[in-house]
Amino acid sequence: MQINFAKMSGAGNDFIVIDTMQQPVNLTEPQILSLCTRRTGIGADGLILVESSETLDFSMRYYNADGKPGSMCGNGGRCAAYFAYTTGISGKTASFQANGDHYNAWITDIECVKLKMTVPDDFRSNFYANGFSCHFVNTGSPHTIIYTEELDTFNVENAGSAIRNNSTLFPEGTNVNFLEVTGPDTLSVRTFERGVEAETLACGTGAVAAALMSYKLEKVSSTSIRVTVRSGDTLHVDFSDDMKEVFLSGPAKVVYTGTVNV
Ligand SMILES: N[C@@H](CCC[C@H](N)C(=O)O)C(=O)O
Repeated sequence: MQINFAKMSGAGNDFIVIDTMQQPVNLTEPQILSLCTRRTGIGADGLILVESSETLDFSMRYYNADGKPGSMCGNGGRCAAYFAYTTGISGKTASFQANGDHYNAWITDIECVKLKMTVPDDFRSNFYANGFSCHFVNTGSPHTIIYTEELDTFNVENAGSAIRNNSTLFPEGTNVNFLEVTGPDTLSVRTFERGVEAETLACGTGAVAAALMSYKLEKVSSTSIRVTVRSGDTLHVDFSDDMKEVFLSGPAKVVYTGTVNV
């Protein structure tokens, strides 16, 4: 089977995006894993199917790099909206469905997308996991938060993998974010992603979790936070004081388009 795809990057979180409205696609878990594997496949943190929707512009189905269905991907949602805009599926404003939720996105500039997130839930603060003081929030995906003062040299792979696989505390697993507070409205974040099982260069729902938790814990004092991610890009998280309105903005681009044999 030949599949047309776009390789996209959302602040360094990279995705294979496939329009299933143009071509019928039925990929198995091993096929998605193989496509997402670096060096031997296209290589990506996840794969996104842009599917038809009866009521909205499109529906987004997200798979992690391990080939398994993922929870909400903030950068993936921003990339899907930019893909839909560049292919004419939607205009500068897009509405789509993902994981049973309704999302709105706006193309705010060339290769810049703002996404309205769902209302966060399941806030948990101050518990210990694998020797680390942790916090947790679900922003569409489950996120553990750990503060450090030495983010650049921190061993994200070791600590991230241990906490991600702590099945006593996280039966469904968790993404793990390591944060350094760099100012009253700025954070630096590195994320170990569930389903990639490695550090990625950015995580959208992770950046949102980092900003909201840091505001709740009074580690930042603004409701407009700039989050520097591992790629060096900046994600913006803006939210209302009650956290019922939450927006994630940042870069999203098509790196190349191609055809792959599966
Ligand atoms: N990179 C994503 C999060 C993707 C989902 C996640 N890995 C999971 O299923 O836990 C983002 O930008 O939010």
